[in-house]
Amino acid sequence: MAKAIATVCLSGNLPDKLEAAASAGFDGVEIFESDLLSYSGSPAQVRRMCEDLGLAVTIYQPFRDFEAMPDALRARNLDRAERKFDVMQALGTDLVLVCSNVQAAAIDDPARAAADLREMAERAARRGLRIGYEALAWGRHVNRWRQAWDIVQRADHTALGLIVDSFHTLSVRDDPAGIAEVPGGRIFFVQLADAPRLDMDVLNWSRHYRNFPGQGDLPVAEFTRAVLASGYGGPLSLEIFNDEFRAAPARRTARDGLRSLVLVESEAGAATLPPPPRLDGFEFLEFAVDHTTRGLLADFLGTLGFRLAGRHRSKEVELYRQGRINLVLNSEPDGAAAEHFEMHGPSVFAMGLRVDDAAATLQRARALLCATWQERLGPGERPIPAVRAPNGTLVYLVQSEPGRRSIWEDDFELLPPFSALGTGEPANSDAEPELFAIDHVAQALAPGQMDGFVLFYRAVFGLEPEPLQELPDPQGLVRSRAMVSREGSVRLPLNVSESRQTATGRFISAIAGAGVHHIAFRGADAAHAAREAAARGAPMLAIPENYYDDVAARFGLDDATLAALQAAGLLYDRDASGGEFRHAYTGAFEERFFFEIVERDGGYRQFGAANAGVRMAAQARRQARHGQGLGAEEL
Ligand SMILES: O=C(O)c1ccc(O)c(O)c1
Ligand SMILES: [Mg+2]
Repeated sequence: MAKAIATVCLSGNLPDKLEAAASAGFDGVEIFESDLLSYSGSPAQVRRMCEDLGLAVTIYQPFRDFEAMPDALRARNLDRAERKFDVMQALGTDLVLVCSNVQAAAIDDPARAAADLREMAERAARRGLRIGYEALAWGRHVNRWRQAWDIVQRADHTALGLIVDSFHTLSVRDDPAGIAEVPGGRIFFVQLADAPRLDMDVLNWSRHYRNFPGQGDLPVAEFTRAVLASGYGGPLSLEIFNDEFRAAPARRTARDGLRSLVLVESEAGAATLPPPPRLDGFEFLEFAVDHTTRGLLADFLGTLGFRLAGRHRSKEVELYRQGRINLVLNSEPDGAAAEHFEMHGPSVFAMGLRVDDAAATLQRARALLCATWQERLGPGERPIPAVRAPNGTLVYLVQSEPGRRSIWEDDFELLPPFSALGTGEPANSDAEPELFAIDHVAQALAPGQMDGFVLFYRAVFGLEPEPLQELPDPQGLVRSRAMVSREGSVRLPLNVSESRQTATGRFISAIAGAGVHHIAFRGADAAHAAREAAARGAPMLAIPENYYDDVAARFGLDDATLAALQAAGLLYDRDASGGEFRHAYTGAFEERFFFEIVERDGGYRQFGAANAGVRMAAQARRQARHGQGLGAEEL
């Protein structure tokens, strides 16, 4: 189906918006009146610009407060309409959106509204133009799509049709199913918007918090399915009022917008995409380092029980391993890692996910407008395709093939005892590794990036967002939302903070952008793993006495349990069904990312959000001491 976007979704002046829409690949735009009024070029120039960019002007909007006004205002409103018809003709569009009247003076009379709209449609028809009528959720008397449809039917004019907007229907929990019964030709235009569920008045919710389909909590795919069942064959158009979108780079927003439409179209059954992959956890994380930081990071990982397991056959790349955890340290002087290191310093630049079908996932990613990547190969090396995440880091698609050698055997010279293991199965010198899997990988994002990352992981990998958490850092609030795969093997918390002084904000400054902020490793016995790590010199975060008083009171822990937690420096959480979480954090590597040791018992699925405040305060204390040139010992 044709895809359009309203200029109000995008930042910049009108030419910026149009160029962004065209560069993303939209077929058309909704010209918002305020964008035209504040632009210095004529409507005819806007029309030429759109023609040059290959964009159709699908609609001009909005025309407000027209129908069912007292007699004195009726003639003036019809005059006003004629003036806008002139603008439409100069713009080269035949359709205008009339949104339902919000004025206190509006008369509660559908017959009157129908008569007025009929007169407007009659005048439009004389010029070959059409009117679409949309119910705003906060319209004075008309605020449901069914009321608008009733009025359109009463007016009974071929130049008057219905416009539906998913936000106005879904925000007020109105049922979209009936839209399927409207003859498709009578629906003149369809606008799509999602939004997070917020407990606030619908007008402010609509004007500030809408987002693209797939970024919020509304059933936009179900709405779209009903619309398509009507036989509607016009464009699907995005209409997002969002404070962050107004400030974000227009091209990025436009690309996300088109990605959301491709996704919702497939979810509604109107187009087919290869399915999202079945995921089986993280196969590896790869760090971009230079020689110096490679040594420092290797030492840090050593304190957590990782050991050098192999060296790449043709590149300056080392593999560190424990259990099923593979950590790759890449100091190859050219290639994607070096490029990343130049820009960001030592940081995670790629993650490998185990997928059931790498080729299908790659195809899905491309259909969803994602850039893909293939690293240069040495002789005999295995090609592993990758998708670029919104911050430019790579997500490698690792397809395990039973009976085939692992990627590690193909590309690495493995060292004993790891070389003895054929298939990349749990491999350590100990039978029982302290840490056996990557539990979750948390990323810090700059303000305004959350929605784009949520959409990327949801669309390409089928991850689902968990509810938003608000975490108190001593220097500001951190908002956190975890993207989790259905079977729970891939967990990606995403953190955003407006403040530059929070742990999240400091990270963004340190690496000049969004990236992996912390990596959690799972073990069967977190207390043992944390104690061993500390004994090997890992810089574990100190937890205040007050925390243990509180946790004992909150969960009614017995003395022995409490003492065991405290001795290992563990934090503790328990969910409603008795699932337990024990975890401990290291200080940051080079003031950047840090590690976490976690133990999950009894089906615990979250991340210990209740303890985030204590963790961030401990990090802030450590940071302050470092700022004063004091070492960890003085903490
Ligand atoms: O917020 C508004 O006024 C407004 C205007 C036009 C629309 O199509 C809409 O959905 C909302
Ligand atoms: Mg609308």
